[in-house]
Amino acid sequence: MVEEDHHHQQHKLNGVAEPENVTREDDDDVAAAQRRSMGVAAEAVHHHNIEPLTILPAVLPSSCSSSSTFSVPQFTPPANPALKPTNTRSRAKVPLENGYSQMVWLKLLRTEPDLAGLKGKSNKRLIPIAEVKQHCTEEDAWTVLRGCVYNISPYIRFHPGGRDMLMKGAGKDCTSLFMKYHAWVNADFLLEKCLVGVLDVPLM
Ligand code: HEM
Repeated sequence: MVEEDHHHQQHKLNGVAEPENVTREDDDDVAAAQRRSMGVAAEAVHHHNIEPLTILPAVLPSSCSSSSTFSVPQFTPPANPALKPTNTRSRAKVPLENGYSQMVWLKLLRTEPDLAGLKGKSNKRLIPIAEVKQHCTEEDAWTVLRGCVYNISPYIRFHPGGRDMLMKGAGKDCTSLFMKYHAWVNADFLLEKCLVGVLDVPLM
């Protein structure tokens, strides 16, 4: 009987109308579990002085039952094949050699003091594109990305798109290629320690 009162109290707290004439016998499993959880909740309110509102979200309203249906909006693919989404990954990533994972690269960023090969020079130096062009071999590869000049040689074996792809940007400005393949990649962070300078753009 006391338990019944607790149920009643809890229903009131939830703002849910108490179901009439419900007996334990004709309850289905969900309703029974619900009643048990409400009993626990109501007990907690009474015996442990718990704020009723803190437990309300965990209690199902009595209108919930196993037969409740939720309508999930269905995605209808575009009928016109020319309108196919273009952001699906069509190229497989190139397998990297052992020991050249992104994790290892992240560790190198923290531990290698001179990935850029600056040998004490400033990385704020203005660098003309003519100088960038001279650095186009795997052992000595520079690229320009959004106005920053990076030494990408140390990153070549770590590049998930493979060395050949990265080398397409060597000795030149790779911004448009970079944006074409993966505009979302955070190169500022990944190549932070490879910065050799800033592209000198002559004023017209
Ligand atoms: C210059 C600095 C670059 C950095 C820091 C860089 C970094 C990355 C990273 C982190 C990924 C993995 C992307 C992912 O998992 O979603 C990737 C993949 C790839 N990159 Fe680069 N990348 C650079 C330049 C380039 C260039 C110049 C090209 C093309 C000429 C290129 C072509 C690709 C391709 C084809 C993939 C694999 C496929 C894909 O993820 O869509 N990347 N690159």
